[in-house]
Amino acid sequence: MLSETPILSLENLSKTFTLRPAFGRATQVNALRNVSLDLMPGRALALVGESGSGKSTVGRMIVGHHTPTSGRILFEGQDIAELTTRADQMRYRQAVQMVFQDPFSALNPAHTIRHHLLRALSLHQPDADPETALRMILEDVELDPLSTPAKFPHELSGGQRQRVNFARALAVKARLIVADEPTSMLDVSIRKSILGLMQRLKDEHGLSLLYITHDIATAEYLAEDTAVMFRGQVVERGPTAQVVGAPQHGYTKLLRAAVPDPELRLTGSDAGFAAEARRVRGQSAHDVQAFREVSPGHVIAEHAEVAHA
Ligand SMILES: Nc1ncnc2c1ncn2[C@@H]1O[C@H](COP(=O)(O)OP(=O)(O)OP(=O)(O)O)[C@@H](O)[C@H]1O
Repeated sequence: MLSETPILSLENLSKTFTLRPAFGRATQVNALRNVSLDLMPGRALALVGESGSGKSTVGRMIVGHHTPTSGRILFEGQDIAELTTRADQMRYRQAVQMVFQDPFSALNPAHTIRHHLLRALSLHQPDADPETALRMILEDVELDPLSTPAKFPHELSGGQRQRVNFARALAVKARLIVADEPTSMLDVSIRKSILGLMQRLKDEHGLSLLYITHDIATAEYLAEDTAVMFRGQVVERGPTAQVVGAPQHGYTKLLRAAVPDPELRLTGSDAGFAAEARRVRGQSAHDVQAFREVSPGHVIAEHAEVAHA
């Protein structure tokens, strides 16, 4: 098992954005700093962090929306920057699908669900009987196969739309789904059912999942492994039971206490704790110099003394 090739490896991935305001000087944002992660086939990796930590930049780079400033992305051991033929690039784009926070964003409001899914099926499963495949896929994502196909995206609830997005990933026979905050725009009452759906897709279809979230508690529902990011760096990673259940890095402990930002949440008698939270955040922003293994497969970052964010 341990010798298995990861379906996805990120190797020292960095991304610097240059912001060029209409007036004034260009500034640079180090959105990612030397991020290295492995995702094993058929497993889920939760990528957790507060807003601005760089999670979405990781997801968008994997699906090719951004190119790395440095570092490599390997899919089944192959550097995706070296996929030069159009056929190889198409295969990668089909195998790796992204599900976004806004379930509307990837659906065309002018087309029915049947249109969306049949189009994906005809391109990627040309030998399948389209009506049978459509029905099976809708059942797989727990949507009514009789009433759903004729509907337009606006006639579905947010949760149902998100299910259509997962159905589309199944239709193109995706092997890895990058789900970027897939439940955060949905009603609290249905968030758990979408996590349950992802769990089933992983277990029954052998899909691999990169689950991007700001909510560390939800990692436990779904992900065997968890990586915590802060200011563009991974600060802790390992089995979810350890990272979430017994965090060892100061920043992960803050996240577990649901107080990643002391400025926003702590006042009055909590002021002592707020000061400690500020200290941990300041220290955690420094460059990661090394990772220390605290239990098998569970590592935490050791930071430089001087900030260089
Ligand atoms: N296209 C871009 N141009 C310039 N800066 C960007 C761009 N995309 C992201 N950034 C910056 O990179 C940093 C990381 O952003 P990113 O969206 O990856 O974080 P995040 O953890 O996903 O946060 P959120 O949950 O708010 O999306 C932020 O400082 C952000 O402002």
